[in-house]
Amino acid sequence: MSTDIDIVDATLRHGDRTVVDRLSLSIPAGQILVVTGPSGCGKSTLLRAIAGLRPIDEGTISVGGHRVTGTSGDRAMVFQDDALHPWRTVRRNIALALGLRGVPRGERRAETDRWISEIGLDEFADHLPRELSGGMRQRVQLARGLAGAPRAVLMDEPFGALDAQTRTSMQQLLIRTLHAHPATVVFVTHDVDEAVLLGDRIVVLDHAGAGVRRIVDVPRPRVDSVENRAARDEAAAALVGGDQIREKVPA
Ligand SMILES: Nc1ncnc2c1ncn2[C@@H]1O[C@H](COP(=O)(O)OP(=O)(O)OP(=O)(O)O)[C@@H](O)[C@H]1O
Repeated sequence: MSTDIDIVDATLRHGDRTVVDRLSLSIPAGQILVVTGPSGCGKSTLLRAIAGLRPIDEGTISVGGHRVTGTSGDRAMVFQDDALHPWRTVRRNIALALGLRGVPRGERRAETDRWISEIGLDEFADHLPRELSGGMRQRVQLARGLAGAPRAVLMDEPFGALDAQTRTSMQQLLIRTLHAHPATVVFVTHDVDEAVLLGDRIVVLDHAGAGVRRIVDVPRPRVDSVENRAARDEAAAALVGGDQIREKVPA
């Protein structure tokens, strides 16, 4: 089950530097919201605030009507860097998420195996993370994040380190997996094509402290339609425009 996320006048600072300034956004349950923008604009900071991994200096962030004050099992975070337990096998990494969710021990094995099949790693179930490729490890991370049945999944450039082909197959896997296990998603990426492929809505942030540059709604279904191409061009123009503006601003 997914949940709505409400960001109201949220201000996030690092020391006395304001990175996100009175941001308001409503993310309806089940939406995939992509956040993009120039490097250092505050995408990760915002994601970490939604996850409850850092404080919200002013304003509020609520998930399912409950104010975020810390981390919670209803919000999973998936990072670009490998956050798997290196000493646990694929099976035990995923089983841990199920255990934390309270799935009884007797049911855990079968459910873990279902997830392993879903991500296509049956033959690697008893391997350690270091014995897998980067793409395989990311598949395990995705399964581990979603196996906890979170109502929201917060993804920080999860496919950023993968080669183009692996990245495409991970994007398709994410779409399929979310279809079977719906969740509200906030997905950070620098890649405009990825943003348009995955996002129902794309928020383009301006440089740090400058707010939202543009919001682009992406028409569905997820096919390469004229409308989707127009949305991609609009998002790309907003991004490229931002860099040009930044270059003109004296340091
Ligand atoms: N722990 C920290 N302490 C101090 N400043 C920080 C810290 N983390 C981030 N910042 C600063 O806050 C700003 C936003 O950082 P953040 O990582 O949120 O940006 P980002 O948009 O995710 O960047 P990128 O696309 O490069 O990953 C940056 O200027 C960064 O230097």
